[in-house]
Amino acid sequence: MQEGVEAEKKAISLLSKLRNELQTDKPIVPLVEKYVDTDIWNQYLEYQQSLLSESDGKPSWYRCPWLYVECYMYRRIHEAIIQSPPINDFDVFKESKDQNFFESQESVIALCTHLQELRRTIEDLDANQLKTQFFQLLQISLWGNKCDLSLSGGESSSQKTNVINSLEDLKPFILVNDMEHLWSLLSKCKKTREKVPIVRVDIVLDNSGFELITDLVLADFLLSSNLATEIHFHGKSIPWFVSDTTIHDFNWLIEQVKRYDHKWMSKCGVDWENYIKMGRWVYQDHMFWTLPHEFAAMSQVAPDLYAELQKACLILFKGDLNYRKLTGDRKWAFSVPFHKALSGFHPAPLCSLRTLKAEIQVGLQPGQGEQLTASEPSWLVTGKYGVVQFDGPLGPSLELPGK
Ligand SMILES: O=P(O)(O)OC[C@@]1(O)O[C@H](CO)[C@@H](O)[C@@H]1O
Ligand SMILES: [Mn+2]
Repeated sequence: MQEGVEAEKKAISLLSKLRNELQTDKPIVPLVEKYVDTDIWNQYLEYQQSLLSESDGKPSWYRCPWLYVECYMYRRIHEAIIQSPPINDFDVFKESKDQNFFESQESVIALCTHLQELRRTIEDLDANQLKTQFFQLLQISLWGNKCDLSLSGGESSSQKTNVINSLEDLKPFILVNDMEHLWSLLSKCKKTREKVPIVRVDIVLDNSGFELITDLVLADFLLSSNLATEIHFHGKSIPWFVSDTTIHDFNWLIEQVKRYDHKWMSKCGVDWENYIKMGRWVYQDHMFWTLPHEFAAMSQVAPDLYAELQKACLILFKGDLNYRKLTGDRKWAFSVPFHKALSGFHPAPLCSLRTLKAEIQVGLQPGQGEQLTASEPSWLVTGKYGVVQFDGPLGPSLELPGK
């Protein structure tokens, strides 16, 4: 007991030191606690230093790129916790993540019921009907990304209405809509199943709670419709950007769904657990996802992860932070092609499902971004708009890469 109180005090004092460093623009300091990624973080700091000229002094909170310092802040929060045993396993964001799930209960029930009804008739659907259902679940997963907790400063950001009924109204807010490409790609993979029996879709997860439910529903549909045979989920290995999914969140959520006193919801939970047992759903984590590097650096920094992603037929990247890392968080012109902004990151055909919460967007029509800025200055950061943005070859009979 006493030991716990001391640990708490220590963590709190380390966290207030961190807050003070941030508020007063102190130099970024190396991580001290030995951990799997400590050396890589410290090398990255040296790299940031090398970008500055002699007269610039040391990299500090306000002078370093936002993507770097924001990631560094979450890594330092983690450092404060691992330096404070016995609470070194504590997830400071767990409570708010769980609350997000409980507050979204109604929508979760609606989604699980929708999925189970769909599954009952799925065999009888023709290709067009299947496509319509696929598009619906993609959009649900896209708008599920509105529910992150870092944007709301940890305040409640749950889903309270039945999102299925809102899809048509939300359509005008999808600025880039490449759903047809995803359908073409997966249909093509399905046709070549005799030669390549495994069709793997990887989902690079973002937030736990309601968003994760929308991702699992989509993943279930991909298996049930035979559009994929295997789904690999990629989560975070440490608490990250408040609401991001860790293995504990993933398992906890499936357990909650399974135990819930609702026929269709618990059926989902049971099915999902079985997918995991059968190896049709695989959860993976890798420290790269909680490093500050943009994804263009993945093949150098984490070649094993890059090789893993290359096994996918399609990779779905959920959320805003993943988009920032896909595009290097640079100030690209709005009309720069997505392919170009990826700066050589092409492990497999990929698609970003992201609501806009940071000042970056590429692949728009000429003038589209400027028009939005004129009519709605905050369009980039409120989460009101979204993209389903694809990059990758579609095969000889379809389109060429370069989108
Ligand atoms: O990746 P998510 O969950 O969609 O959004 C996270 C995020 O919007 O929160 C931060 C704002 O506090 C941004 O830096 C970051 O991109
Ligand atoms: Mn997030």
